[in-house]
Amino acid sequence: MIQLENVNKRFGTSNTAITAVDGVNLTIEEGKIYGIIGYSGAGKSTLIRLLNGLEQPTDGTIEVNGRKISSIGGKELRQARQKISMIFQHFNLLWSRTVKENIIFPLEIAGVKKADRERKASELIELVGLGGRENAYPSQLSGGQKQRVGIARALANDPEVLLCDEATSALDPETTDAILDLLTSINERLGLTIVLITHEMHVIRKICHEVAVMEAGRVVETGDVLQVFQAPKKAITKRFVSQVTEPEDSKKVMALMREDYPDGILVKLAFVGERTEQPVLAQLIREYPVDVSILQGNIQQTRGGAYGTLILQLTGDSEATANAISYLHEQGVQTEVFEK
Ligand SMILES: Nc1ncnc2c1ncn2[C@@H]1O[C@H](COP(=O)(O)OP(=O)(O)OP(=O)(O)O)[C@@H](O)[C@H]1O
Repeated sequence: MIQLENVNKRFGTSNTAITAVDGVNLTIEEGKIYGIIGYSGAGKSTLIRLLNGLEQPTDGTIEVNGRKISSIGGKELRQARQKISMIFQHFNLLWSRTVKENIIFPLEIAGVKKADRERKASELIELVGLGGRENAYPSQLSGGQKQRVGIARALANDPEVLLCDEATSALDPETTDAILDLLTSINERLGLTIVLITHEMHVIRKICHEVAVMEAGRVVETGDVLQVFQAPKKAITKRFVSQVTEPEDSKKVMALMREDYPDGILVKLAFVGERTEQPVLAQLIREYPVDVSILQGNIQQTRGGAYGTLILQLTGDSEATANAISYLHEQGVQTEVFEK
């Protein structure tokens, strides 16, 4: 478990001081993928550097798996840091070393025997999907492959915690998704805790269990990713959620749709969590003598299930459509009806 209590980090002195991290309290359970999102300057990088002891807090305590990172130093801190690895936006690879030599590097530093280093590096190369590229140099690799080397290198000393500093920000969307899938499978297979910082809600939505939102050094909102998507509280969180949902003014949209689809009734369904839209819709179409057209849909998958909205046009006689709507209510689907 990672625990931060009343953590402050100030840079500079007296009147020119900048408070990069301001009164942060956070608990991150073991085995979770925990995302910290914020705009540039919010304090994310400083916070993540506090977690591996690269920075010391001005006040407060930081504990990582029972070790007080905020108050140890020297050899003790070096040992603790071997269990807290990090990957970076620009990969930070050694350019004059091959893929395999990059991965072996932290094992050499840790004093691991040659045969064990070789074996471990081969395992990691397979794990991150770089089989056949072990003798390539970083300059011969794509961005996604470079990050795979970064991940393999970070896993070399069997860390308990993996910190990801904007690890996909330099990658195109497809490569981003492949790296996020790799991080998810590593989290599941090795059970290690992953803490990532990002400014992209897509990253949070795709792989995180929980999220903390940072603004001006403070953590302003935390929670289960699905809950935060469902009911963001702070204005900044709403802005982040809208990065992936782009909610439109519902009344306006429905009025425009009414003009295009004057028949029947229009229904807006909101899905949250485990119940996915397919079984509910399939049942609706099977059981009720109404015609169902999907006019607009925006369903997103989070780790906790599907959420989003669907706008349907139901046409049929009035009793059948009323029964269909009652069925949707019974299924616990939030339903908004727009009659003529
Ligand atoms: N070593 C430092 N000395 C002085 N000020 C610093 C230092 N490191 C960070 N800051 C300041 O602290 C604030 C938070 O910076 P930080 O880099 O942690 O934010 P961030 O959310 O990671 O933003 P970005 O994504 O742009 O790096 C900023 O105002 C920054 O200028």
